[in-house]
Amino acid sequence: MAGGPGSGKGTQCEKVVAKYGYTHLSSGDLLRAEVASGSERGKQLQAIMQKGELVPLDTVLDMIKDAMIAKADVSKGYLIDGYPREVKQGEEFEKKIGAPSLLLYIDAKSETMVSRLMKRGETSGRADDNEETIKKRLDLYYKATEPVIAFYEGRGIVRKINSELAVDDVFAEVSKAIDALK
Ligand SMILES: Nc1ncnc2c1ncn2[C@H]1C[C@H](O)[C@@H](COP(=O)(O)OP(=O)(O)O)O1
Ligand SMILES: [Mg+2]
Repeated sequence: MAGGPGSGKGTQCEKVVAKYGYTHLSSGDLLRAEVASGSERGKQLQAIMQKGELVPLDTVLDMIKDAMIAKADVSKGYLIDGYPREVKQGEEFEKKIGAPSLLLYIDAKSETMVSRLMKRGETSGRADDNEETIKKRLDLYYKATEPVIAFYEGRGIVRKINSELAVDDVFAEVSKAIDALK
């Protein structure tokens, strides 16, 4: 699942997991868990994330791979949230793990994303939900992540979802795209 910060990926992923039972992997959550552990690697990651930058490619990919392997026995499939963030990450993912079967592109306007993130920031406790970092994350999204969508469009696996709608209406579109896989 791809989309800008605050587009609603986390919200939709939670609903997909509840309905389809896929294993949910959020690169952001994995990284934040590492930060919370207080490890040396976590401290370095926190500094990068606080600036709104992307953490090194191999770090994220290794964390995703480890998490996938840990669930390999019981998983009905994997739902990856917020990765790849740049085309190179997508290429590395295919080399080390495999090709995805569907890219759900959760699309919202930048004003919508900013206002959702500002609101989320009131309660999320996330160091990157502040006005300055939000701006940087959006810039980076348009520069680095949007090309990822074009990359997968070339493979015919992108389904664009209008995330300006209410959560349940967005989810109806998401469900349709997943059901079409079967
Ligand atoms: N369709 C929708 N309508 C209104 N608010 C939404 C929404 N989808 C998500 N939100 C809210 C929930 C969060 O407070 C905020 C960001 O959503 P999120 O799921 O955390 O986004 P992401 O994981 O893409 O950064 O917006
Ligand atoms: Mg999220």
